[in-house]
Amino acid sequence: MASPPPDRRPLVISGPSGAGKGTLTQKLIDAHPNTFELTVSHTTRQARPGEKDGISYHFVSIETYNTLKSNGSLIEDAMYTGDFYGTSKAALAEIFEKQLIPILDIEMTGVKQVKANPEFEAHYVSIKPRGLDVLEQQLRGRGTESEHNIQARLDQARRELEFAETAGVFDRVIVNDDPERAYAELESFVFGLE
Ligand SMILES: Nc1ncnc2c1ncn2[C@@H]1O[C@H](COP(=O)(O)OP(=O)(O)OP(=O)(O)O)[C@@H](O)[C@H]1O
Repeated sequence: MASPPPDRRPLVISGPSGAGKGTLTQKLIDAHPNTFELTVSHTTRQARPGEKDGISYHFVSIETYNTLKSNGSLIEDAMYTGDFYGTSKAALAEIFEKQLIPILDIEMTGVKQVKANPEFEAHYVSIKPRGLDVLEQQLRGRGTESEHNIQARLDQARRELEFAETAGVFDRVIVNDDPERAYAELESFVFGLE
Protein backbone atom coordinates (compact mmCIF):
# COMPACT_ATOMS: atom_id res chain seq x y z
CA MET A 1 0.00 0.00 0.00
CA ALA A 2 2.85 2.38 -0.81
CA SER A 3 1.19 4.63 -3.36
CA PRO A 4 -1.21 7.30 -2.11
CA PRO A 5 -4.89 7.12 -2.97
CA PRO A 6 -5.50 8.44 -6.49
CA ASP A 7 -8.42 10.49 -5.23
CA ARG A 8 -7.41 13.37 -2.90
CA ARG A 9 -10.89 14.28 -1.70
CA PRO A 10 -11.44 14.54 2.07
CA LEU A 11 -12.83 11.51 3.82
CA VAL A 12 -15.92 11.94 5.98
CA ILE A 13 -16.39 9.14 8.50
CA SER A 14 -19.62 8.97 10.44
CA GLY A 15 -21.61 6.57 12.59
CA PRO A 16 -22.83 6.21 16.14
CA SER A 17 -20.60 7.03 19.06
CA GLY A 18 -19.03 3.81 20.28
CA ALA A 19 -19.23 2.06 16.88
CA GLY A 20 -15.46 2.14 16.65
CA LYS A 21 -15.13 4.88 14.05
CA GLY A 22 -12.59 6.74 16.17
CA THR A 23 -10.43 3.64 16.49
CA LEU A 24 -10.67 2.77 12.79
CA THR A 25 -9.92 6.35 11.79
CA GLN A 26 -6.91 6.55 14.09
CA LYS A 27 -5.63 3.25 12.75
CA LEU A 28 -5.86 4.55 9.19
CA ILE A 29 -3.96 7.70 10.13
CA ASP A 30 -1.30 5.81 12.12
CA ALA A 31 -0.74 3.45 9.20
CA HIS A 32 -0.56 6.33 6.67
CA PRO A 33 0.62 9.47 8.48
CA ASN A 34 1.97 10.95 5.26
CA THR A 35 -1.40 10.63 3.59
CA PHE A 36 -4.16 11.41 6.11
CA GLU A 37 -4.72 13.79 8.99
CA LEU A 38 -7.70 14.16 11.28
CA THR A 39 -9.33 17.57 11.33
CA VAL A 40 -9.38 19.00 14.84
CA SER A 41 -12.92 20.17 15.58
CA HIS A 42 -13.95 22.93 17.93
CA THR A 43 -16.22 21.82 20.74
CA THR A 44 -17.93 23.27 23.77
CA ARG A 45 -17.83 19.94 25.63
CA GLN A 46 -15.51 19.46 28.58
CA ALA A 47 -12.20 17.77 27.86
CA ARG A 48 -12.06 14.20 29.17
CA PRO A 49 -9.05 13.07 31.18
CA GLY A 50 -6.15 12.60 28.78
CA GLU A 51 -7.60 14.81 26.04
CA LYS A 52 -5.33 17.65 25.02
CA ASP A 53 -6.51 21.01 23.75
CA GLY A 54 -5.64 21.49 20.11
CA ILE A 55 -5.06 17.77 19.58
CA SER A 56 -8.30 15.92 20.38
CA TYR A 57 -10.36 19.05 19.95
CA HIS A 58 -10.09 22.79 20.31
CA PHE A 59 -11.98 23.10 23.59
CA VAL A 60 -13.73 26.46 23.58
CA SER A 61 -16.35 28.41 25.51
CA ILE A 62 -19.83 28.78 24.13
CA GLU A 63 -19.06 32.46 23.46
CA THR A 64 -16.01 31.64 21.35
CA TYR A 65 -17.95 28.93 19.56
CA ASN A 66 -20.82 31.29 18.74
CA THR A 67 -18.38 33.86 17.39
CA LEU A 68 -16.78 31.27 15.10
CA LYS A 69 -20.20 30.20 13.92
CA SER A 70 -21.54 33.67 13.30
CA ASN A 71 -18.48 34.90 11.45
CA GLY A 72 -18.66 31.98 9.02
CA SER A 73 -15.50 30.21 10.21
CA LEU A 74 -17.19 26.79 10.43
CA ILE A 75 -17.84 24.60 7.42
CA GLU A 76 -20.31 22.53 9.43
CA ASP A 77 -21.56 22.50 12.98
CA ALA A 78 -23.74 20.28 15.09
CA MET A 79 -25.21 19.91 18.55
CA TYR A 80 -24.52 16.45 19.95
CA THR A 81 -25.94 15.35 23.32
CA GLY A 82 -25.93 18.89 24.61
CA ASP A 83 -22.58 20.12 23.28
CA PHE A 84 -21.60 21.90 20.09
CA TYR A 85 -19.06 20.56 17.62
CA GLY A 86 -17.83 22.18 14.43
CA THR A 87 -15.11 21.91 11.79
CA SER A 88 -13.39 25.19 11.03
CA LYS A 89 -12.33 26.13 7.53
CA ALA A 90 -8.90 26.83 9.04
CA ALA A 91 -8.60 23.26 10.39
CA LEU A 92 -9.26 21.91 6.91
CA ALA A 93 -6.94 24.40 5.19
CA GLU A 94 -4.08 23.49 7.52
CA ILE A 95 -4.26 19.87 6.34
CA PHE A 96 -4.61 20.75 2.66
CA GLU A 97 -1.53 22.98 2.97
CA LYS A 98 0.48 19.95 4.10
CA GLN A 99 -0.75 18.13 0.98
CA LEU A 100 -2.53 15.62 3.20
CA ILE A 101 -6.08 14.29 2.97
CA PRO A 102 -8.34 15.52 5.78
CA ILE A 103 -10.49 13.03 7.63
CA LEU A 104 -13.61 14.40 9.31
CA ASP A 105 -15.06 12.26 12.11
CA ILE A 106 -18.48 13.86 12.38
CA GLU A 107 -22.08 13.04 13.29
CA MET A 108 -25.06 13.08 10.95
CA THR A 109 -26.11 16.74 11.18
CA GLY A 110 -22.61 17.72 10.14
CA VAL A 111 -22.65 15.13 7.36
CA LYS A 112 -25.87 16.59 5.96
CA GLN A 113 -24.32 20.07 5.88
CA VAL A 114 -21.12 19.14 4.08
CA LYS A 115 -23.03 16.84 1.77
CA ALA A 116 -25.22 19.80 0.77
CA ASN A 117 -22.21 22.06 0.20
CA PRO A 118 -21.31 22.02 -3.52
CA GLU A 119 -17.85 23.38 -2.72
CA PHE A 120 -17.03 20.45 -0.48
CA GLU A 121 -16.46 17.25 -2.37
CA ALA A 122 -15.67 14.21 -0.26
CA HIS A 123 -15.91 10.47 0.18
CA TYR A 124 -18.48 9.41 2.75
CA VAL A 125 -18.10 6.30 4.90
CA SER A 126 -20.47 5.14 7.62
CA ILE A 127 -19.28 2.81 10.38
CA LYS A 128 -22.01 0.67 11.91
CA PRO A 129 -21.80 -1.37 15.11
CA ARG A 130 -22.82 -5.05 15.04
CA GLY A 131 -25.82 -4.07 17.15
CA LEU A 132 -27.09 -1.53 19.62
CA ASP A 133 -26.40 -3.93 22.52
CA VAL A 134 -22.72 -4.06 21.54
CA LEU A 135 -22.70 -0.29 21.33
CA GLU A 136 -24.18 0.04 24.80
CA GLN A 137 -21.54 -2.30 26.25
CA GLN A 138 -18.78 -0.27 24.62
CA LEU A 139 -20.13 3.04 25.84
CA ARG A 140 -20.46 1.70 29.39
CA GLY A 141 -17.09 -0.03 29.26
CA ARG A 142 -15.37 3.23 28.44
CA GLY A 143 -16.49 4.61 31.80
CA THR A 144 -16.32 8.23 30.67
CA GLU A 145 -20.05 8.93 30.34
CA SER A 146 -22.88 9.42 32.85
CA GLU A 147 -26.01 7.25 32.63
CA HIS A 148 -27.93 10.20 31.21
CA ASN A 149 -25.25 10.73 28.60
CA ILE A 150 -25.16 7.03 27.70
CA GLN A 151 -28.94 7.07 27.08
CA ALA A 152 -28.63 10.24 24.99
CA ARG A 153 -25.85 8.64 22.94
CA LEU A 154 -27.92 5.49 22.40
CA ASP A 155 -30.91 7.55 21.20
CA GLN A 156 -28.61 9.43 18.87
CA ALA A 157 -27.14 6.10 17.71
CA ARG A 158 -30.59 4.91 16.62
CA ARG A 159 -31.01 8.06 14.54
CA GLU A 160 -27.51 7.72 13.08
CA LEU A 161 -28.20 4.10 12.06
CA GLU A 162 -31.42 5.10 10.33
CA PHE A 163 -29.60 7.92 8.56
CA ALA A 164 -26.91 5.50 7.35
CA GLU A 165 -29.64 3.70 5.38
CA THR A 166 -30.54 6.87 3.45
CA ALA A 167 -29.78 6.20 -0.18
CA GLY A 168 -27.16 8.37 -1.80
CA VAL A 169 -25.47 9.65 1.35
CA PHE A 170 -22.66 7.20 2.03
CA ASP A 171 -20.34 5.74 -0.56
CA ARG A 172 -19.67 2.83 1.77
CA VAL A 173 -21.29 1.44 4.92
CA ILE A 174 -18.88 -0.71 6.91
CA VAL A 175 -20.18 -2.98 9.65
CA ASN A 176 -17.64 -3.14 12.45
CA ASP A 177 -18.27 -6.82 13.16
CA ASP A 178 -14.56 -7.49 13.55
CA PRO A 179 -12.06 -4.62 13.91
CA GLU A 180 -9.41 -6.21 11.67
CA ARG A 181 -11.85 -7.04 8.92
CA ALA A 182 -13.57 -3.65 9.13
CA TYR A 183 -10.20 -1.89 8.97
CA ALA A 184 -9.17 -3.91 5.91
CA GLU A 185 -12.41 -2.90 4.21
CA LEU A 186 -11.89 0.77 5.06
CA GLU A 187 -8.30 0.75 3.84
CA SER A 188 -9.19 -0.99 0.58
CA PHE A 189 -12.00 1.46 0.00
CA VAL A 190 -9.98 4.62 0.57
CA PHE A 191 -7.05 3.42 -1.50
CA GLY A 192 -9.42 2.60 -4.33
CA LEU A 193 -8.36 -1.01 -4.36
CA GLU A 194 -11.76 -2.40 -5.10
N1 LIG B 1 -17.04 18.95 13.85
C1 LIG B 1 -17.95 18.06 14.14
N2 LIG B 1 -19.13 18.11 13.52
C2 LIG B 1 -20.07 17.20 13.75
N3 LIG B 1 -19.91 16.17 14.59
C3 LIG B 1 -18.74 16.08 15.23
C4 LIG B 1 -17.69 17.01 15.04
N4 LIG B 1 -16.64 16.65 15.82
C5 LIG B 1 -17.01 15.54 16.45
N5 LIG B 1 -18.26 15.18 16.11
C6 LIG B 1 -19.05 14.02 16.53
O1 LIG B 1 -19.57 14.26 17.81
C7 LIG B 1 -19.80 13.00 18.45
C8 LIG B 1 -19.31 13.09 19.87
O2 LIG B 1 -17.92 13.18 19.88
P1 LIG B 1 -17.16 12.92 21.22
O3 LIG B 1 -15.70 12.99 20.98
O4 LIG B 1 -17.71 13.82 22.28
O5 LIG B 1 -17.66 11.50 21.64
P2 LIG B 1 -17.17 10.04 21.37
O6 LIG B 1 -18.23 9.25 22.00
O7 LIG B 1 -15.77 9.88 21.82
O8 LIG B 1 -17.25 9.83 19.84
P3 LIG B 1 -16.75 8.56 19.06
O9 LIG B 1 -16.75 7.41 20.01
O10 LIG B 1 -17.79 8.44 17.99
O11 LIG B 1 -15.41 8.95 18.55
C9 LIG B 1 -19.08 11.96 17.62
O12 LIG B 1 -20.06 11.24 16.91
C10 LIG B 1 -18.22 12.77 16.67
O13 LIG B 1 -18.09 12.12 15.43
